[in-house]
This record gives sequence, structure tokens and C-alpha cells, in this order.
Amino acid sequence: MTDGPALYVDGLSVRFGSLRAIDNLSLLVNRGEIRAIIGPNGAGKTTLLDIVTGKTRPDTGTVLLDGGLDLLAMSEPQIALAGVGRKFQKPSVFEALSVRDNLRLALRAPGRSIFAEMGHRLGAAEEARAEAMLERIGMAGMGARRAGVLSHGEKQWLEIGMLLLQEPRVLLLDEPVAGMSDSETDRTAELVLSLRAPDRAIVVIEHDMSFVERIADVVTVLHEGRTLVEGSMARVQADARVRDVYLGR
Ligand SMILES: Nc1ncnc2c1ncn2[C@@H]1O[C@H](COP(=O)(O)OP(=O)(O)OP(=O)(O)O)[C@@H](O)[C@H]1O
Repeated sequence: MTDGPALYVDGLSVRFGSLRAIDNLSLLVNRGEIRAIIGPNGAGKTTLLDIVTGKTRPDTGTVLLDGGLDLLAMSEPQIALAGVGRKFQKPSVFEALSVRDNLRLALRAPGRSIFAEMGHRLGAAEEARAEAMLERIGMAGMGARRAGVLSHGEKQWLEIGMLLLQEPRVLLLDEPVAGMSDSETDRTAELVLSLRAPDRAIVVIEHDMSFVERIADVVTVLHEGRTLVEGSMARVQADARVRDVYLGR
């Protein structure tokens, strides 16, 4: 299915007890776009990603992938297989394995266990894909290094590489530069910009505004589970309401 926006969210609401974490939210992200979602703590950013990936079920609303695939009717693994890739804030690579083996694992057949996979030889084409990904994430020459000894930034790039090998149509990144040095943040901005593709949408939650300014085509400001403002970074920064609830703090 290739028609329609990459991600279509309409009338979405979820309550936790009396708290409306997401409140009648509508959002549309096009293919080829890099979207940033910003907003104060508790605005509902992570909850939105949890709903899109099937981790949290909303009370009402619609979430469609590529204009037609009903994500709310699917399980978490089905959503991942349909092309929604998510990177959590903390890196979660296999620390005891080499960088190259981490990438190889990302190419494993869905459902096959890691142990079965370790004894399985990848084909030449898959080995070549893993090698090309090393280059793409700026880690050529580091394939034999144990992932556990990588810097925080390197672990994040490796995990992004692992996600990319699954060819996501929607890539969700939760605070990718949290805890990074300035130079790591710069490299991450370049990497994210290089991931833009005509058939892929990238959604980034981030509090680092200079990073957001560099990467985002459109910025959505969430506040109390709703969209407060949406538009270019310049428009968002100039908005008095955004300064009130978030940027001016
Ligand atoms: N499983 C849950 N049970 C109860 N309350 C929850 C649950 N998940 C989130 N919340 C609440 O919902 C609100 C939205 O949380 P969410 O984590 O989505 O915000 P956020 O915008 O991602 O914030 P942050 O920038 O701090 O990560 C918060 O008040 C949070 O405490």
C-alpha cells in the first residue's frame, strides 16, 4: 500500500484514570518528511509513540499507516513487521556481541530466535547489506568491536543502523540526542538528515531545540495531549503560546 500519508492519526484519545494523556489528537505525517514533536514533560509525546507502535491502546481514534493499514487492529509485532520502526531513548544493542553481529541480528528472519540465528550463516547479499550499513552509520572499521565498549553516541548510531536494516516506512526516534556530546549531536543530525527517503517518514521526539531546528521540516508542539501549534521551527519559536508553555521556561 503506497497511497495516502505515511502516518494518519485522527481523533485519538487515551485516558489514564482521570488524566487525558492524548486528547482528541489529529496528526498527519507525509512520506519523505522529517517531523519533530516537541512539548513539555507530560505533553503526551511518548504516549503517542506507544499508541502508534501498539504498546498502548487508545480509547478512541484512528491510526493508519500509508493511508490504509489500521494499526489499532494490529499487535506490536505485526506493526513492526508492517514497517514501523522505533528507537527508544536508551540504546538497546547486544553489548556482548560485536558491532557487525548486532547488524547481522537485525537481518534475522522474524520469529527466529537469537540463538538459532547465531548458528545461521547469512547469505552474501545480507553480509553485504550489514557491511554497507556499517559505512552508512559512520562506523566502517568498527565492525569487530564489542558493542559494550562503544560510546553512547556510537551505540545510538548502531541501533539506528539495526532499525534501518528492517527498512521501516515510518521511523520513530525518541530523544535520539539525549546525553550526547555536541559533536555526537552534530553527527546524529547529519545521519538523520541522510535517512530522509521518498517512501519513508521520520518522526523525532526531542528536547534539544538546535537539533530540531536542523532536522525538522515540520514541528508539532504537543501540550496536554493536543496540538498547540504546528509549522516551521521559525513559526513555532515565534508563537507566544509555545513560549508560555515550553520554550520560554
Ligand atoms: N501507563 C501510564 N499510566 C498512567 N499514566 C501514564 C502512563 N503513561 C503515561 N502517563 C501519563 O500521561 C502523561 C503523558 O506522558 P508522556 O510520557 O506521554 O509525556 P511526554 O510528553 O512523553 O513527556 P516527557 O517529555 O517527560 O517524556 C503524563 O502525565 C504521564 O504521567
